[in-house]
Amino acid sequence: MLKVVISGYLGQMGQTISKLISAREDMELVGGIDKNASSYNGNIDIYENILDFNKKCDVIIDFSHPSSIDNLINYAILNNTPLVIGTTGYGEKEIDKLKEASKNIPIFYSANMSLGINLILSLVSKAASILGEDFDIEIIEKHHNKKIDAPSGTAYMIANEINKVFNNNKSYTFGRHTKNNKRTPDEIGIHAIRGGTIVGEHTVLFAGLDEIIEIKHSAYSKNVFAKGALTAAEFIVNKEKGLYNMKDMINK
Ligand SMILES: NC(=O)C1=CN([C@@H]2O[C@H](COP(=O)(O)OP(=O)(O)OC[C@H]3O[C@@H](n4cnc5c(N)ncnc54)[C@H](OP(=O)(O)O)[C@@H]3O)[C@@H](O)[C@H]2O)C=CC1
Ligand SMILES: O=C(O)C1=N[C@H](C(=O)O)C[C@H](O)C1
Repeated sequence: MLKVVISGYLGQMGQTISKLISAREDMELVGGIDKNASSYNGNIDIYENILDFNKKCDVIIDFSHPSSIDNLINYAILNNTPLVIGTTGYGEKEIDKLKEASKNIPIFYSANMSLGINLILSLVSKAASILGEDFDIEIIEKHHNKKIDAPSGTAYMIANEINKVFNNNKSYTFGRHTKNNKRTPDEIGIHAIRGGTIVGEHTVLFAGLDEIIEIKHSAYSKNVFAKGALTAAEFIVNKEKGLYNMKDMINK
């Protein structure tokens, strides 16, 4: 029985993951961590801070906010507990913290836990290498109106994957407001739209002379991310220290 703690338990992803765990016989939710723990009156042990959690757990799944990273890493290293992190909105500093911590513990990090987006990563990489410099690349992401970070972690992940094909020579242009000049070929445009309950859409546009290619992924339910997170939890518990992502899991 895999004993799981969910960080960000009271949030949308925390609740979705919790429901999937209750339906499984090989996993048990042994605790939740959330900033709003004091407002909770259900029957799960929940704490504001992971450092107050003092039972045994095999893995922590985090879908919360970048501000929780230090406590998570401190707890995980102290207790030798693997981490699955789906939180987005990290800057370079936080990514460096994950890399450093992964010298001590196994950490699985992906800004998108769906299988489909990970196929998209291969497809955009292939498209960029075939289409080359002659096509302008724009990424458009759409999410619900509760999302805090913009652009999405997935949009960055897609842009970074494309940029690798061009030896990281492309710069990122976020929206075009106030930019009263022509687009240059060395840009990847990234645009964020927020509204209603859109679960998550990512479109990559390759616009060339008289032809356009669009590669698009739409998530219709948060279950696709939650399922991926649970598969990642099963994957990471038996791993050596290190930083893992969806490619490692899919190609295992
Ligand atoms: N990798 C992936 O596949 C996916 C990633 N995500 C990412 O996961 C994260 C959570 O998404 P979602 O569930 O929609 O967001 P929610 O805001 O619904 O949930 C986050 C929860 O964490 C709480 N929280 C905030 N800061 C802390 C903290 N420092 N310690 C503990 N709890 C905290 C929030 O409280 P409060 O509301 O008061 O701030 C909230 O209850 C986001 O970064 C999102 O982009 C989402 C879906 C898929
Ligand atoms: O906040 C969300 O909801 C999502 N966030 C992730 C991101 O920022 O890429 C992944 C997914 O699209 C849903």
